[in-house]
Amino acid sequence: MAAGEAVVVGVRVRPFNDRENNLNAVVCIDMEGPTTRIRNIDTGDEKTFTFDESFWSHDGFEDDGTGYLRPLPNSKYADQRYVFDTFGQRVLDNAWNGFHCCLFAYGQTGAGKSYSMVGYGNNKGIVPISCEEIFRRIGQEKDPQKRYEVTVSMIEIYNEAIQDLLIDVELRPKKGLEVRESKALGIYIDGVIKRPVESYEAIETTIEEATNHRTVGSTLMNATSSRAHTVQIIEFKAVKDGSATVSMINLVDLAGSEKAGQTGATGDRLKEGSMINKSLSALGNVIEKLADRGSEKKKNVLIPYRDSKLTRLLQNALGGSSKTIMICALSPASSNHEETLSTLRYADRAKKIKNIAVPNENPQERLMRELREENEKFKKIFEAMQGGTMPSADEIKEMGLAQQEIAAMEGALAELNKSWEDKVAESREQQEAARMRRSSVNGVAALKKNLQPMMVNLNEDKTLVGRVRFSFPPGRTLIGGLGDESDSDSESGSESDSDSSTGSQPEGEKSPEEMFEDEDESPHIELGEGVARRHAVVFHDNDQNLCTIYAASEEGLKQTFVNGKSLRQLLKSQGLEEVICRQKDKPEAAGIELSHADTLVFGRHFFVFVDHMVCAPEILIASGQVDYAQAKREWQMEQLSGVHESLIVATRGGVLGVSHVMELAEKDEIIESQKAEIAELKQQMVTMKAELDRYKKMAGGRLAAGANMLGELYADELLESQMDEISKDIQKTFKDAIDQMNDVQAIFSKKALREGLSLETEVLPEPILRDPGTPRRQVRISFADELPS
Ligand SMILES: Nc1ncnc2c1ncn2[C@@H]1O[C@H](COP(=O)(O)OP(=O)(O)OP(=O)(O)O)[C@@H](O)[C@H]1O
Repeated sequence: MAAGEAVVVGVRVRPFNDRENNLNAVVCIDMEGPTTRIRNIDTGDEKTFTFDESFWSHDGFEDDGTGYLRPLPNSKYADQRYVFDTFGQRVLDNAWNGFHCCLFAYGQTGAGKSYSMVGYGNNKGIVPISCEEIFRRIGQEKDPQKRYEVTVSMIEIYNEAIQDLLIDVELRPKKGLEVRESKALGIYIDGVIKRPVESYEAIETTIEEATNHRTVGSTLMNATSSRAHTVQIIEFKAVKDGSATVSMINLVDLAGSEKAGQTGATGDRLKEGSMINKSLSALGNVIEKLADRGSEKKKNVLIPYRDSKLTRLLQNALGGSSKTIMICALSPASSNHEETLSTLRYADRAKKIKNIAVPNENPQERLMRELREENEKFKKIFEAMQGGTMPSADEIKEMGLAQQEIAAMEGALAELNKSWEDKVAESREQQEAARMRRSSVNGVAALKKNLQPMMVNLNEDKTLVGRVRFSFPPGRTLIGGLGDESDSDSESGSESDSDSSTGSQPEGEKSPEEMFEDEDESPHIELGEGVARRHAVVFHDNDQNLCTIYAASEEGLKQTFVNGKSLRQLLKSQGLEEVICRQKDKPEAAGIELSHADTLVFGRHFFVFVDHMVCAPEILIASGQVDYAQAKREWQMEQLSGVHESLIVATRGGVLGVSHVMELAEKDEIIESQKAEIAELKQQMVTMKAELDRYKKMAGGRLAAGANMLGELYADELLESQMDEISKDIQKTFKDAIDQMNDVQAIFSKKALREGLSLETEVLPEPILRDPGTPRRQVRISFADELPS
């Protein structure tokens, strides 16, 4: 039996980004030859890993005048060309030798996966350089008898659905494509388009088309690169004297890993993967098990490929006959130490995987042979039946499977038997038909849509601004997302708890929420994650040419923002009652009128409202009147002032509830911009814990049993003064308090909070601060267990 060949693993560290530069970030990665070292600047701990390649792309480079980043003399900077020459060429060599190959990029969001795979501007990544190189090599073929046929497929896995990016969004099967397995064909995507390409330009156009489909897909609209996995499949066939070898090159740009909750972890931690990052968690699990199998510890361990579409698709690349390369993108900043260490561990496990790669034989011959074998089986069973022997249950099952297998093989054979010219002509026809359909069907619809008010998306990437448009036809448009009913139930649940004193709802009678649900209305605009199933409603009064926005749930009241202010705040400031819009026809709830160029945020999805009577979206975007950064800043400021307000309310009442603190902890956006300080604060907390452990020892029996009290963070004494005297100093105090909250969140993370951290505040009976009459706020932090690592 052939010896296994290990997955080739390389890691690459990027330069600091602007934010890290502004925060004077500290490098925690060092590379020397194939060795990568990571240092925890808080504890001084160092860990060393060895990979096939360690690409240092952090510093030692300059712009060559065209935007291309090249190494300075004598620097170890690995530029795009170097990375391609090291890994990309290897992939192509393997494909030329008839092997299936896979190259995938893994890493935390923003760590540089897309930079390595696709690249930016003149710094082209492995994918485009490989495409160029394929046709360069074909052009250099000396053997006149040898022909090459190249097809390209582009898919995206988002929310556990495989979408063909070469099919128009409107024409895609709703649930996406299926991954199937056949003995003869191996793992394949049923019905995926294989576009024949005859030049680099043709591949480039195809990729562009796929990218456009990706960004305008309504359900995918908010699938930023970090949320979806993109796979480009290049089928490469070399034909000579009627015989052929086929190699599949899979180039995979995985979703960002940090949201997967430590995907490098195993067991219970892996279960935390949400719907969106489920596949990343599954990938971690598969790698873990394959690594175990590779090290012979658990040779017969079952590999859970079927846990996700991604692992099913990569089954051959990970545990089969493919030559596989993995490139892990690393952030250099110490503030990302934890995620980077997790990526390194992931990479370390991946390199233990061993595949047995065998060159692919002529697919036609193999298919014919397999077909003959299947037919033989059938024949035997028939002969037995003619002789009076009834087939067993197993044989009947086998016959069913064989029938399926034969059908798949016949389809594949028919495809293989088509001449290349026929395939090219067929593909052209399909593209032309799609183009016609688009222009005829969508043309009228698009025209109609453009004659209505709409909202268009805002995005950090300027080229994506305005790519997604949702128009508001006359009447009611319900905006919703992936959030389930619990998004709105959680609030109503707590309301009905507090209502219980006034008499709970009689059984059989429906709450207003339930009545609304009974309408069983799916959102007209689906936005995805972070948006309640029923979030907001826009009512377009055609006669008045007026659009008004209403909250469609409690969540919608809090998480729908117009020009940075939540609907709740806006209603309050206009003296309107907070009412949720439940009626299907004419809303009776209080709403906010929309004006041209208003920014709208649903959860974290940013849009700008366009009044078609004022101007077209293109003109508004080009005018520079709205920009994402500005909208995001406004929204962030509002989030911050929301925190201030919570603290004011909390401090007035003397009590800061757990739900408040949990809510604060959810404010990832704010936390994101404070990661550097958090690292420092984390260190302080460790010191505090040591202090308090000492204190606990001293206090001994005086502490209540089991109360593992960690600390008491006293609000500044200025917090005790009257709130109407809010001065600069108090603002500072609030900022400190916010920092503390963020600190708490960052250190213990959502996971730690769920695992046992509870936060509570209480009013001390014995005031210690200057004014003995004023109660003080005390925050007590207790742990079920230890400090999470
Ligand atoms: N080797 C590098 N040299 C220079 N800049 C880099 C390098 N790697 C990444 N960058 C820059 O870092 C930023 C983030 O990189 P990139 O978009 O590739 O991250 P990502 O891991 O693909 O993120 P996501 O998961 O969100 O898709 C980009 O602005 C990119 O230009």
